[in-house]
Amino acid sequence: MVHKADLVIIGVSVGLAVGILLASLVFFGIRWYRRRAHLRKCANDNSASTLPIRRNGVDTSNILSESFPNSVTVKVSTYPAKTSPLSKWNKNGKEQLASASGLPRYSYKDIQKATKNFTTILGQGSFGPVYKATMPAGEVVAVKALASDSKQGEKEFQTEVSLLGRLHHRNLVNLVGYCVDKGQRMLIYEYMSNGSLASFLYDEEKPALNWEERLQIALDISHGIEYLHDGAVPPVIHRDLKSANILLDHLTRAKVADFGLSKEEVYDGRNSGLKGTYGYIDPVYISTNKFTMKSDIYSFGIILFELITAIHPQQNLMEYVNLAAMSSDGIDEILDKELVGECDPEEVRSLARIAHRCLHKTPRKRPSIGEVSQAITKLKQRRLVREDSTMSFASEEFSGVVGCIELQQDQLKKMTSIAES
Ligand SMILES: Nc1ncnc2c1ncn2[C@@H]1O[C@H](COP(=O)(O)OP(=O)(O)OP(=O)(O)O)[C@@H](O)[C@H]1O
Repeated sequence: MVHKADLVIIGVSVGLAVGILLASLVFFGIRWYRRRAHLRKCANDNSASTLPIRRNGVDTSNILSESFPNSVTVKVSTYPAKTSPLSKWNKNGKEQLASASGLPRYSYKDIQKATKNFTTILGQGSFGPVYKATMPAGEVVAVKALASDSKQGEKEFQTEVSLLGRLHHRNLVNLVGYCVDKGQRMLIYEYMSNGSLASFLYDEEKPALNWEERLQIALDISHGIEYLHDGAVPPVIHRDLKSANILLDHLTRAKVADFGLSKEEVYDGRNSGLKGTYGYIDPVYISTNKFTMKSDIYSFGIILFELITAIHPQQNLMEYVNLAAMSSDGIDEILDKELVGECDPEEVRSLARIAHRCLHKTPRKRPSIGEVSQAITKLKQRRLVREDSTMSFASEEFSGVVGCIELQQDQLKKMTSIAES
């Protein structure tokens, strides 16, 4: 005979279980819904591919037609031409310096103040030191002070600034101002609070990037390069793509830095006279001295392998990659240890296949950056679809369990009423 008290306890427990299950169902339902929304957004991203609308005509708001007749016609879709927040500074009383590029030009004194007399150093590159600067309106920027022994004259510098000032994309570290004053030349960029991709991959004190973040970073970089190669008119070849030139914002979204800068002489570690960085340089460029878009694709392939393995190209990355290529699952052996067991090996192999194509020894057999972007997007979408179906399966299972519990509750109610009568 079932006691009334026991029935109450059973009823309460079952009620609690149902409550927990319903809460879980709501939680998973929300996650599932968000995934679907994200998937849809991804598909839209892909179709837009963040490429700007190309215009062959002259955008009068943006183009310096006297100095560059028919030359630069970069049009922006994701970064519509708008007043730079920095230009407010100029308007608000500071000396308004005429700028041929349309970018705000600052005096040496302005920058000196914003960098606390050049004490806020972020790092040192081959061009010179980079400082963090806080502008009066509160905007934080990065100031790249170009070495003063550069052979580049002021006019050439202005030309470079004019060209760079027209390249705007959400996956490029955009130029927001400059300074030519007192023999100094400085470029002012948007500030990237998470520093370089290289620091995330190689500095012990930085947290490891997970697989999802790495895939997103690969896609962001490809979109940045796609803008330079296919969106900018005339196209821009980066010439120095490397993980140190990929900067991450506060959400670890990636932007390509240092594009369009004419480096006068770069010491690449072994081949002086070549432009670029040892480990990332296309071997075909070394033998022919001809730098093409496909040389950028080669460097991008190296970055993809850095994302997979966290092995630096100057630490024999390619030797490991070539060894791994000898077996179909060889890449698993050189996967970054932070990712082992944390990602789908099939996805890693797919990304490695894309990277291998970028490194093809015949440049014309390497994919275009558009093809690379598409391949990475597909890889990301397949992953979302898989997760999506796992979620649907989980929610179906939950519905089944809830159904069973409801049935049991009904039976319990019946038993209780029998016991009471
Ligand atoms: N916009 C920025 N926001 C934040 N940090 C930056 C920015 N630009 C550069 N840095 C940091 O400043 C340092 C030097 O950068 P820079 O681009 O001058 O050199 P590099 O890319 O490391 O080397 P190289 O000049 O040889 O290509 C790097 O540590 C980089 O992370």
